[in-house]
Amino acid sequence: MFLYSSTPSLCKGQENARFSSNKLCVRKYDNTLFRVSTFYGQRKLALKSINHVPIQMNLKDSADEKEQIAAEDQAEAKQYQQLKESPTDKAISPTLAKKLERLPPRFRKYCSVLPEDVNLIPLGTRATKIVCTVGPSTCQPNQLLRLIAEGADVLRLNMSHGDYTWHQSVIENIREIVTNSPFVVSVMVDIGSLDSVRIGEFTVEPKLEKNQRFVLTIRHEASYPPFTTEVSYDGFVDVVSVGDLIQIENGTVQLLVEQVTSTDVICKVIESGTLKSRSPISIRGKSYVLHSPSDPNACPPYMAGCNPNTDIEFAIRQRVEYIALSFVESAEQVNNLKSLIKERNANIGVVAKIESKAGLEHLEEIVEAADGIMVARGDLGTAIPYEMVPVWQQRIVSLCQRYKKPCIVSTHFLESMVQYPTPTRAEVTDITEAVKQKTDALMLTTETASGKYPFKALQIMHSVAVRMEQKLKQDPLYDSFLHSSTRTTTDNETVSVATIAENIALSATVLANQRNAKAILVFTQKGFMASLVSSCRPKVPIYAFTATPTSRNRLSLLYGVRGFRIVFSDDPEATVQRAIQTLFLRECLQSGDLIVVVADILGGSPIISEEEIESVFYSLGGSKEQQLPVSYIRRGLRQLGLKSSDAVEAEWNMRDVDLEDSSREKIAIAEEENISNQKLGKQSLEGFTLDKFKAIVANSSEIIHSIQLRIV
Ligand SMILES: Nc1ncnc2c1ncn2[C@@H]1O[C@H](COP(=O)(O)OP(=O)(O)O)[C@@H](O)[C@H]1O
Ligand SMILES: C=C(OP(=O)(O)O)C(=O)O
Repeated sequence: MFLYSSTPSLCKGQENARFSSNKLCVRKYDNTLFRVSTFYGQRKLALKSINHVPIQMNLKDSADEKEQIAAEDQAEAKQYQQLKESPTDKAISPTLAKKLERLPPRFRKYCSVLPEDVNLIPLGTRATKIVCTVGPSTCQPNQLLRLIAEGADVLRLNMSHGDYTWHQSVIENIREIVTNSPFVVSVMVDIGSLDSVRIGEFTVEPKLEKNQRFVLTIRHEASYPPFTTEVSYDGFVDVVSVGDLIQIENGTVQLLVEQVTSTDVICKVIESGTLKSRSPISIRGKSYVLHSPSDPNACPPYMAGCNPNTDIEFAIRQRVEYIALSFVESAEQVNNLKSLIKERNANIGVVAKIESKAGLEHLEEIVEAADGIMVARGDLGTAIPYEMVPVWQQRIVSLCQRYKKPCIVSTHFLESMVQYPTPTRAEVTDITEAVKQKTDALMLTTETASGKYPFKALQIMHSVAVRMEQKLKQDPLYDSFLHSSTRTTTDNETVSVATIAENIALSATVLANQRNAKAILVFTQKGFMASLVSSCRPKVPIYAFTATPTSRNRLSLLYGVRGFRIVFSDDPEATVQRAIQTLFLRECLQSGDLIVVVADILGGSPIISEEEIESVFYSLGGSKEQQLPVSYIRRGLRQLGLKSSDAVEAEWNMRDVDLEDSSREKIAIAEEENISNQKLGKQSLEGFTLDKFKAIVANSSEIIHSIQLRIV
């Protein structure tokens, strides 16, 4: 057992994992508390504790919530009428009260804890999204609320820091904020790779001067002499050789290896700087091979280095919107994680972090496989020469746009603001460059995780991005790229569906831009159509209406999209009217505004021949003997351009069956929790015969894609 003192700035309740191979460590908190944590790599204790972590229930998608939402909407409309008479809660300052007036009345009380100088961002102000990393500077509920209110679109949690208890409590707080406030945010859990070796913990962060000695050791002790730190990988001394260049703090601090003993690596400082606890450490031109494939604990098939029973399972159980995977080197790693997510009946996007040479070599296949990409410039800058980082940033952003996948550019945007309240002019320019490239999102790391000015950094990133976007939109050639042809895929089914959808997205964008519309409204079940419109980078905000919180939250990462949850009514016009009403309430629209609406309308009953129906049924693998599962029946309906009516779905138990569907996800969570799923709706375990398929087709309606130009 070892005793360590904790960093005072860490949040209460945060138990930090720390290096000490196979050893149990005790950490001291606030001079009184002792907490147990364990070695990063092994995570054995953490593995045990995860079993005790209550599963985060995401029951907000439940079918019977329809009624609740309808009631909430009614209450909101009523409160809106009363707005002028009693604008705000009397207890709060007039300045804050004035700001809160912009929010729907039912959320004002909850938001009254915000500080008076809060910078509430009107909806639709900024298209480029901002990802903020949460850490000691921003993890308290009020800090999280402020971050979200001031425009953070995605909150990232880095599993390389903190433990499950801390991460879980942050996620629960974020969920509570989203439920009780009008703000929408996605949670992204960043899975550190064990390929990322880290230095130890410091009570006082050491400042290294040029030419001084610094020792890296694999001895794991209670304390170390000055200018010595442990490394998290015991094989470090075998990988490193005299003459190697070691990079810490994303390469800002550089050490030249002068001597290697059986436990220590003695170095000379080449580039000076201050070291932070648990910073990643790399050796230029070398990579660590951390595990032998025969070690069953170490090397799961879907990613090198991460224990499937810990970080990934934790993220999946928390039903976060995105998992970011570090050091992705192939599409296979992404696909394997996606399969695992699917196996767990979850609906989580996989963001592949590009931060290694191998990642760049397999870039295109990774982009194609992933749901999003992160240009992790910190680690990338240690894997390739500095001057190549901007070149690759541009290439990766463009490639993502070609594949219509969201792209996050990350790290060092406002690094000086970790210490100082104003940015350097070069940093401001770096933000504008990424905005010009029309990347989906920019990411703050240390600035918001442990910096001194997290909210100011967010405000500056916001205002710089908004200013640049305004400038770009004045360019007459802004949307000239829209006239180039769209991408197709090799998968036949996708081609035909995607081509129509892509063309619709394109036309809606051209129409909105040319006619100076106020917004594009998209009705989308899983967010696909909204992502296509987003990829056209329209000049106006995209308001996407979707049925589930999961899809709504996920849209937060996409350029220009703001998601809303709505109950889809059987009458499409009623759904559109509800959406318009919501936008009036949120002051996104005013009477007389021109809008573009992208929606599917249901037409009449189709005239489809028996032969056509049979041919689709057989092409999906069905036969007289072979029945088909419901997901194939849905696919068949899509191929015929149809949507089954609600009555038919109920009659044949077609609801809650699609794995991707969030209501299915809800059943899976309920099952894990041993909650009876009767209330939630049963899935049909029976297969569908050709006769049943024919009956469903007969009771289905034709889907007509529509773009409407409307004055509200
Ligand atoms: N949960 C956390 N607890 C403590 N510190 C954190 C946490 N998350 C981030 N940080 C701090 O912010 C810095 C930048 O965050 P990030 O880029 O996510 O980490 P890293 O570069 O260490 O992988 C980290 O090096 C660490 O000092
Ligand atoms: C975002 C990055 O990754 P991490 O913070 O996990 O080191 C980066 O390297 O830029």
